[in-house]
Amino acid sequence: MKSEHLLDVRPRVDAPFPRDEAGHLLIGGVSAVDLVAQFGTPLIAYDEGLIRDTIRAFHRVFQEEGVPYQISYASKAFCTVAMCQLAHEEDLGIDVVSGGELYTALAAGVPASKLHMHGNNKTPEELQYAVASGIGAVIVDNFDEIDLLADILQEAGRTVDVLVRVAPGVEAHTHDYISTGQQDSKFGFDLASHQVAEAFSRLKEVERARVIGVHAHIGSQIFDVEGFRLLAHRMASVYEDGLRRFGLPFSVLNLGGGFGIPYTDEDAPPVADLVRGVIRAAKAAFADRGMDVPVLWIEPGRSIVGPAGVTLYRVGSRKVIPGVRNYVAIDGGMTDNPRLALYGAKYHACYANRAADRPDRPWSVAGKCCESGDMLIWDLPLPDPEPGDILAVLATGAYTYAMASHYNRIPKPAVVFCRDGEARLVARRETWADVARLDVPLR
Ligand SMILES: Cc1ncc(COP(=O)(O)O)c(C=O)c1O
Ligand SMILES: N[C@@H](CCCC[NH3+])C(=O)O
Repeated sequence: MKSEHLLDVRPRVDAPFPRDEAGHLLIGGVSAVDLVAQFGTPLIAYDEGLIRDTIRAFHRVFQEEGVPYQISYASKAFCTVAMCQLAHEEDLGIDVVSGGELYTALAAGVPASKLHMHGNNKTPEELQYAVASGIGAVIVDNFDEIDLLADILQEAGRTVDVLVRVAPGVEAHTHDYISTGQQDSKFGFDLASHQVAEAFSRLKEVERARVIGVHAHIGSQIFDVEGFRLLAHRMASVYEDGLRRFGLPFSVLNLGGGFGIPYTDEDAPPVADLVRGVIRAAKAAFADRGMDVPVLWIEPGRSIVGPAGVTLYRVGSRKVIPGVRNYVAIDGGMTDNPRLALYGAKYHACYANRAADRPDRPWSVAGKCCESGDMLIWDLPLPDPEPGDILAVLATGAYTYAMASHYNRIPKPAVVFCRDGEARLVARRETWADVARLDVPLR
């Protein structure tokens, strides 16, 4: 069966969902009802073809724009061995921010040289692990890290490529918690107070650190190219300073990730257009200085996996409060998707076992945790539910499984990749025993 991408229908709440003759939602050409019969609920199902197509579109844009580049997948968005393998197969580097993400990418067989590591408080163990594995680059975030890295490199007798993370003072129009480029941020060297220049001069003294360039990331879920334009101009100036005034062996400018995706009815440009806008902004910023654009790195996460993921839940109970609200409860919630609780995120949904049905009235989708804030959706027009219906929450591929918790000792869902009518399990469902496996009994 040919797969029809969910991306094309999601932004329009009234658009038809891809479905088979029985009216069952299709994900990568696989019936969601069959998926649930085989793998249970909750289940995160990815349209693998859509992930690959998105990555290929990004490569195409860079090639069309004719700039040297590297795209890395920000694995924080969804980090499993299979996803790292897919990213590697599609010629992406991988951005990791912890020992656990580094371990996963290496376990996936991705060469360490294709990885780079972020983090505002990398532990000595994480930095040692990164250096010992031969990581492609460390993005140095603060002065304490410079000292720590210098010691670790000395002790290991190794050399590493380094990018300097800059806090550029660029405000992104997004939720406060996912905005990172503003001056008042825990990430990076503050540009306004000359910390970046100080970092350049200190790093120059670290013999085993080869400072190949600079990095900045203004935030996540951004639609507007304007912030990137300002960023590109600031960073071109920082780059020129490092190269010319400090004589650092620069060749890389990393402008981060953050490209926004539609969750419901946002007016989102196609993400490849946003990437093109960023590339053009970088070209213009360097042209203004009479310089060629360096090797341009980006590190998107959400835009690669977000639209391709669908979470399938089983409806259990309902509560109708006359004149107040209608609740439908599913067998997951904030433990597999904390994004409404954290950021007020909005989602679109349908019943996968009857994807053609028209909405009857607004329903609010509640999780099963012992917490009133455990909600996935408020007041979405949906068909009246029945226990046993399969609720499909769309665009849940990024920062869901990755942020899942064991609150109320709820196990994490299983994950499947679906492509051309075939489904592959890529993460097993946790069991109750898995959840208790690290406990040490008193006797
Ligand atoms: C440094 C850095 N790079 C890349 C990303 C990926 O962002 P996104 O998933 O929005 O593309 C993030 C997350 O915001 C980040 O903090
Ligand atoms: N976790 C956030 C994105 C954080 C991006 C990482 N810097 C979200 O779900 O939107």
